[in-house]
Amino acid sequence: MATDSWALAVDEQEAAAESLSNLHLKEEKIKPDTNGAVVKTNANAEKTDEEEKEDRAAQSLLNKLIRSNLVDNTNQVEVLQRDPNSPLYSVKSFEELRLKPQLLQGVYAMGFNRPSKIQENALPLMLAEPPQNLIAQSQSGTGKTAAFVLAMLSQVEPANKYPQCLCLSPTYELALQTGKVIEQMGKFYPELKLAYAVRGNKLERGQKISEQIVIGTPGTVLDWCSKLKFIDPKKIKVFVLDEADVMIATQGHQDQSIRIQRAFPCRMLPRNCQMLLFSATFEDSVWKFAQKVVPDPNVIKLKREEETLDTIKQYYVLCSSRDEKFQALCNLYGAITIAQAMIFCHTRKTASWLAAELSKEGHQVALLSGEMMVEQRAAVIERFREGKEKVLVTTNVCARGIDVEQVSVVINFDLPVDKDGNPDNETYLHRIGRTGRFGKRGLAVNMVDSKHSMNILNRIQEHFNKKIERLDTDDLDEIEKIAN
Ligand SMILES: Nc1ncnc2c1ncn2[C@@H]1O[C@H](COP(=O)(O)OP(=O)(O)OP(=O)(O)O)[C@@H](O)[C@H]1O
Repeated sequence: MATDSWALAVDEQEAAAESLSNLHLKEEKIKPDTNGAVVKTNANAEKTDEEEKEDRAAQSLLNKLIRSNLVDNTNQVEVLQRDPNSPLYSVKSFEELRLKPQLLQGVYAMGFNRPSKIQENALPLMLAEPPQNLIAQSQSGTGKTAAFVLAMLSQVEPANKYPQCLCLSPTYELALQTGKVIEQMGKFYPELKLAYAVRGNKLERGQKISEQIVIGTPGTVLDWCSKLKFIDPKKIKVFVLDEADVMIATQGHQDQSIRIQRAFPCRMLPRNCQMLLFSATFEDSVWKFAQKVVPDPNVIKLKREEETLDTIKQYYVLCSSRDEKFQALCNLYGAITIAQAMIFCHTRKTASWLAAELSKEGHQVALLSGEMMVEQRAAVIERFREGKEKVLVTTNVCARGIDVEQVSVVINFDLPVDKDGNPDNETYLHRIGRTGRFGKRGLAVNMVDSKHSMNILNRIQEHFNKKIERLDTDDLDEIEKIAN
């Protein structure tokens, strides 16, 4: 694959920088000190995790930056074929797909030996003749990007110098990540080029582009297809809408994506253009959107492995103030740092305070919170994964999707509550589900500092119907017991 088209124009880089700084959220960035501990806070630290939860594009980018291999899963797959009589089957090897030799070479060069679960089921459908439309849902890190990139590269004809595949991404940075996968997988196609339809990438009006694959954000893609006419939609063979859940959480993109798809029905997009939509989650809004965008779809859903509390021993510690909680944590510290621990706080402010206090006590801790730049967060997670810090203080930003296998202790410095102050059972499960994975034993300690939080704890206990035992952190024998 030619590399010149990958170089970004200067104004495009500026747009990226601008866009990135939006992702970074705050003007004042916090920096880990040499120990990875972070001590600085800013006015925005008051904000709760609600905002962090909403920042799905940042979370998705973070997942991509920290994930170097496939998420291991033994999940159930549900495949709904448009035509149940068609002989579409699942494959166990890439050879069975009869890929073009350069593409198979590309797949192996990436180190892929066999298809992932979603790829096993989606690839035969996507590579069928005639091309099939597909809506696919599978958790982050299960190989969706690689799957649709393979589908685009199978259909593209590099000798034809015009756009044939169009891929929509929610943000510039996510488009860039997908671009990297296309670059790697397509590296044995010397003629293949990729164009980024992103804000700031200005072309001459009326110019037609020669790159065979266009990847971009909805607004710019829409302009390139309709107003500016850089792309001739009649020639598009594959249309991919990636990260549909992030797309619709990002204001405006839902409409634009539908408009792009609807712009084609002015019969600009050929009837046989293959439509592919991918999402990590499938709440109602995503499903409705998917059905609007993809006509006559085949549907593949991969159910996430249920997290259970069966292998996790749960305790609570009774305190009367935040300082007492801190003292209790210090008493426990030796016991919890036998392995690795994650400590969850409700706000960024508390997380920063706690990390600073623990550092003052001489403990080496890392802090991860939503106000850090995505790249900084990825670096902190990487260090923690490598065991450079044994304790990670965080907010809900880290509660989902991040697998740190060696974590065996989770401390809820603050119990998880929703915006109305009610117990957030789902977050509790996600937080303490970080430990006790793959049948290993885990330990969760909940800090209670008021009648209200005791009430929350009782409701969580009732919800999961699992006993949470009291732990006296002044009693050394008890601490020794849990450590063992
Ligand atoms: N068949 C495979 N064998 C080995 N590794 C794979 C395979 N398919 C994908 N991977 C790797 O697994 C990681 C996750 O894959 P990918 O990015 O395609 O997942 P995803 O489902 O698109 O994730 P997200 O929802 O975050 O976009 C990547 O590092 C990718 O290179």
